[in-house]
Amino acid sequence: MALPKGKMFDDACHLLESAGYVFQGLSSKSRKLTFDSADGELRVLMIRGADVLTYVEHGGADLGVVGLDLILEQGRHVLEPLDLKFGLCRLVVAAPAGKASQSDSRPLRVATKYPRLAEQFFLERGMSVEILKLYGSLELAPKVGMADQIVDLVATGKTLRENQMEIREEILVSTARLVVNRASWSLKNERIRLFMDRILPFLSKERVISEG
Ligand SMILES: Nc1ncnc2c1ncn2[C@@H]1O[C@H](COP(=O)(O)OP(=O)(O)OP(=O)(O)O)[C@@H](O)[C@H]1O
Ligand SMILES: O=P(O)(O)OC[C@H]1O[C@H](OP(=O)(O)OP(=O)(O)O)[C@H](O)[C@@H]1O
Repeated sequence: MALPKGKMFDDACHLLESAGYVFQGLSSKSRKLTFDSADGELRVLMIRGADVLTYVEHGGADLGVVGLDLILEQGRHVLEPLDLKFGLCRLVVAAPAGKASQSDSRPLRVATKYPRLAEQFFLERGMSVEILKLYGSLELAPKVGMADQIVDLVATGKTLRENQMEIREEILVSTARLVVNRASWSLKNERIRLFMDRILPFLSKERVISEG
């Protein structure tokens, strides 16, 4: 199973441990990249969030944990049988607080980690935009005049508030999903179903923000 090292790591580990999988030394800080459960049923691979779908699509991992935001952005051929409920966040359009939309006719400049979803969102509204792909600290882009708006993830809203920005539109709501390699689903169906049966009772009833 490919596990993302970032914000959802602690919740994913907690779920596996609740379901009875025991891993010695499993931590996001570890430099070791594979961990086997004591019962020999599950091997965890520590992966950067953006790479999880590549591992699962290409069979490097049978299973993975990844946000719906990345599944939709990357458009990979994987199965997505379970909403894991943690990792709740929203992909939104945000702009400097109180700033009126620009009135000149040049295209809106939008900074984002999600170029496909952003472009699709504005295209559906018939708006022509110039997308600037960044890898982080998106809230800086409007401050330094590189962009008019951003398309970014919001969970608590703290980052937007602390950078004097406000939400203008919501594009999607995301939570962590269990993703499965298509061939593994057929070849290891019974084991994957057993795994899902083991974690199902421990999924939160409500969608929750991951604090990691
Ligand atoms: N507050 C949040 N901000 C960003 N992503 C969040 C948040 N809460 C949950 N998520 C989920 O976590 C995923 C990002 O996790 P991660 O921390 O691994 O990303 P990252 O900071 O972009 O990672 P990396 O260091 O690999 O670039 C998102 O795809 C989303 O589904
Ligand atoms: O609403 P909040 O709870 O404040 O969370 C949202 C922030 O978290 C993410 O950034 P991340 O921590 O991944 O850092 P980054 O800017 O390097 O992408 C996201 O891109 C927002 O900036």
